[in-house]
Amino acid sequence: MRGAVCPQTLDAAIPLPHLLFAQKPPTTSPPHPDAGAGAGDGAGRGTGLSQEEQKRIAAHRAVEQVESGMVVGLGTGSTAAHALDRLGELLRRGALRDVVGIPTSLKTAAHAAAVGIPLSDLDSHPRVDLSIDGADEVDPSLNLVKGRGGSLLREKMIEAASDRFVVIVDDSKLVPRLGASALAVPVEVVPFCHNYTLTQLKTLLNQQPHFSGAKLRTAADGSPFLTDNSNYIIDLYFEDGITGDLNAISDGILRLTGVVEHGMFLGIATEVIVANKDGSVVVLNK
Ligand SMILES: O=C[C@H](O)[C@H](O)[C@H](O)COP(=O)(O)O
Repeated sequence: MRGAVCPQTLDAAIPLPHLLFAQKPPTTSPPHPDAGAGAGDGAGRGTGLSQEEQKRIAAHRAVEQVESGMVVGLGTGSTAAHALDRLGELLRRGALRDVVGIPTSLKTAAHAAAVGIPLSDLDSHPRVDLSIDGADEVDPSLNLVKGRGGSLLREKMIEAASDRFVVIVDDSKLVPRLGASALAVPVEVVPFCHNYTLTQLKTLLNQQPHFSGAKLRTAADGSPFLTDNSNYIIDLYFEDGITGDLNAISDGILRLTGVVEHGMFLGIATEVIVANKDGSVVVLNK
């Protein structure tokens, strides 16, 4: 379907181009009562909700899909944190029982334990019923960029092992192409000779028309940022997003020996829950 239209033309004309490409029709829910009546944009939509509130709304909607007895992949980041809080609350109230969480980071494991979610791992639970996680970018085909928090490897392992992967985002995460936010597309690399790997990545991606650079991620003190797996992150940047065959680009990156994994999640998400500023929710299905 995508080949028949010019995405750039559509982007200019349609505020949510994602609605054109999702394989099933999106479902929508009405604006949230707290969204601020009267603060609308002229199209009947309020503008009163903070981004944090949007994240909470998307997260709570996703947690509605959790059933007692499920094995649930627990995402990482500020949006997923709302899902952890909600899941913990439902377990404490007895509304859900016998849920096992598979955390995608050490931080998520600590948070989940603090709110009372029993934890396990993929070794003990290799099949996950449902994962819930945020994303940094979502493209019209429900491909994602993840890992700006550094958790991409464990996230991808767990989310790819899930029967369903529900992504929760506020509408600022929607992009016409991966990389189009001009923010980082992360790649996890082994520390050994990471400058060599960085050069290899640059050489590979110089073929990309919009590639604008690659940089080792650093912590606040200037030392290399360390993932939960004691690896480094190299952040890739694109001025206007990644063009061409994403799977071929993914394969090219993964063929570089020092690369462990990258933050493009291609074809893994089964559903994306988008919370808008007016509190309405759009559900995009694969
Ligand atoms: O490594 C971080 C994860 O991929 C997050 O899911 C992603 O960065 C989105 O995080 P947030 O919900 O805080 O925007």
